[in-house]
Amino acid sequence: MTERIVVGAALLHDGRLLAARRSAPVELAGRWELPGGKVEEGESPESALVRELREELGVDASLVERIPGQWPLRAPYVFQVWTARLLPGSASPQPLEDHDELRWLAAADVWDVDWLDQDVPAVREAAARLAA
Ligand SMILES: Nc1nc2c([nH]c(=O)n2[C@H]2C[C@H](O)[C@@H](COP(=O)(O)OP(=O)(O)OP(=O)(O)O)O2)c(=O)[nH]1
Repeated sequence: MTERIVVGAALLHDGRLLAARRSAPVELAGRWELPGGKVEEGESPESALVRELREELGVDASLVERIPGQWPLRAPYVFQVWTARLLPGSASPQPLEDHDELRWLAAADVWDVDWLDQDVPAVREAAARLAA
């Protein structure tokens, strides 16, 4: 089966990482993730991620760097993650779609939320950037 990419953002601001709590589907609802979504046909992963951040959170963000590696999700999806920052003048993130709560986590608090199991390796990498 052809691999399909889900992109996620480690959105960093004032030394904190944004976590988003999923509101759907039922098997993922209540668990925390990095905001993002599926790359559409003909779209680059980077532009998909900027689009998803605008749609889901209402923010204007720029990607900083790809976190090396990719992590398996439910087949055929794999998860790729970029660090990202809010552009000057961007609105603050709001849970507009897919999420019912957002939380900015300092390095010491990153493991306070119930991340999706499959996100844990990516979050560990993102958290290392936060502490750096
Ligand atoms: N966005 C996101 N999705 C994740 C993460 N971890 C994880 O397992 N997933 C799964 C959940 C979904 O099955 C899939 C991404 O779907 P999505 O619902 O966010 O994608 P989308 O916005 O493009 O929505 P749609 O086209 O399915 O309506 O990847 C994560 O950290 N972020």
